[in-house]
Amino acid sequence: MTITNVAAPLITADAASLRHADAVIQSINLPSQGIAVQDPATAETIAHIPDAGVEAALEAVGKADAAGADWAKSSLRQRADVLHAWYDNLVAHTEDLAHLISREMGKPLAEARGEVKYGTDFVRWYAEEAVRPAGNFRDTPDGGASLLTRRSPVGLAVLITPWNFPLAMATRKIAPALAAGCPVVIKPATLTPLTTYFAVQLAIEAGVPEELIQVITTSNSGAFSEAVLLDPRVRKVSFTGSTPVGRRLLELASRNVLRSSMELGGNAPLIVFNDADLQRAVDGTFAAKLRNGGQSCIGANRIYVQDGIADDFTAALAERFAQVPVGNGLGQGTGLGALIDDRAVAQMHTYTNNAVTLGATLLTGGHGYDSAGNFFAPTVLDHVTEDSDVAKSEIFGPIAAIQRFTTETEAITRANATEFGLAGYVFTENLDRALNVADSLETGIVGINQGVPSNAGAPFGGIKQSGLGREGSSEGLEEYENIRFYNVARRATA
Ligand SMILES: NC(=O)C1=CN([C@@H]2O[C@H](COP(=O)(O)OP(=O)(O)OC[C@H]3O[C@@H](n4cnc5c(N)ncnc54)[C@H](OP(=O)(O)O)[C@@H]3O)[C@@H](O)[C@H]2O)C=CC1
Ligand SMILES: O=C(O)CCCC(=O)O
Repeated sequence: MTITNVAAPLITADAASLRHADAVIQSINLPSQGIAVQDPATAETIAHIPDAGVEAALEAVGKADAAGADWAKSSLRQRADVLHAWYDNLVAHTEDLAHLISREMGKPLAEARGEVKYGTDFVRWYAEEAVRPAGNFRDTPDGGASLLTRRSPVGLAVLITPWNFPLAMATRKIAPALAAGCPVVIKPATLTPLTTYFAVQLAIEAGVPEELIQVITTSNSGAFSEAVLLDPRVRKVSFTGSTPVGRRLLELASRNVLRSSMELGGNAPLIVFNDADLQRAVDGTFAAKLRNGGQSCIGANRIYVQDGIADDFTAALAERFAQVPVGNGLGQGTGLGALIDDRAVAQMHTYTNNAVTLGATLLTGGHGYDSAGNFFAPTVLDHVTEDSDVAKSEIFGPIAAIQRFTTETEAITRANATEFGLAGYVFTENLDRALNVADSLETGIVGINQGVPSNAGAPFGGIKQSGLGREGSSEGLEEYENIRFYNVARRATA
């Protein structure tokens, strides 16, 4: 099979939506020169952002550190009130945020609205959680003393976020950091920095102390992390992105013994059993694969389908994929937007060619488009072989790679044959099977009969080489807290 592009029409951007997105960009305080930010659907430069050197990054650390002293002493109610005000301001700007996300990242407007809902939920969750600090009071087992455990802010947090969920990845880190009493330096991905700038602008408008959240963008991320993570004022690093970069950041963090949270790569198995509800399985797989154009670390990567349901399932999934309208995220009715860059499109071609060469059947898609933007068709491959690259690598794009299996034990063994352990999915109407398989999957997250398990109230995170720590829920707050105890000597007074 050779690399092909087709001349099929793509949905174009709606003019009013484009104007809306560009008006939001105009409202952000940005320089006229610096790193160019491109719209992945058109390759057009839509803004410039500062290219901060090491000196500017360390200056930002200094400013956040100074602002953090008062913030650490603020009452829990003050923090909660400020976070509630930020939440309200974000919600009031839902349409602005959604248009901006779609313009800089490529996802369809409807999905961008979903991200705004998801991303703002983290701010609301931590506004509510801020006033309920964990801690307890108990006696030592041998008597004679009492133990009082308390939480304190871990200190200045460096947050490094990816391009795939420009709002949600930022709020999932900033909100718990602020709730715990920590100042923040955030470095968004150079590919999608505008949403972070805008969301932080909305935070300041809502009353977050001006210097508490510092945004740094740079063309030299390596120099940034080498300088900032070794600075003694920094006490925490939280990263979402690729496993190789995560490993590098952990090396740097070890020198300063930083508290570290890492949300890294995935290779999610999705298992459909013969006793699954076919429609539920197709809907769930469609969502687990095509959410965010497949550009998610919890995206279904290896789809295992039991022999008895496989033909019906693959036919129904291929039909759904073939109907997805492709085009500009700001277009009317777009179901799949542009991928993040041209490297991602080239990678989808390579994966498809490799899988077909090794024996897979292409059921739909498998091609790009004659376009300046980064488009690749929704693709379904059946009978994928274990030695194919799509079975071994994180696809991060709109290719559903289906393999078949016969027994439950075989499915579990194959699902766990990876160094990654972020998410897994199981589709069956048998409750015992669902729970037994979920227990056997070596992942931090399991979707049971559903394809999008993420929620602000859930402790998102992986095991094995998918990362360390959790984001969301009360566990996500603990990532920004020190646990301390006081041992109080007791003696009888009567
Ligand atoms: N777990 C997840 O959610 C994600 C996983 N990925 C996986 O990673 C692959 C590559 O995507 P990519 O965007 O390159 O992911 P990266 O891991 O390279 O980038 C993620 C973030 O880390 C920053 N970064 C990169 N290198 C360093 C460094 N040495 N020090 C500090 N920060 C750094 C990036 O900044 P900048 O881009 O400005 O250099 C970005 O902000 C994807 O195809 C996918 O497989 C990607 C994104 C998210
Ligand atoms: O790591 C990612 O790909 C982003 C998180 C996805 C999610 O929160 O559902």
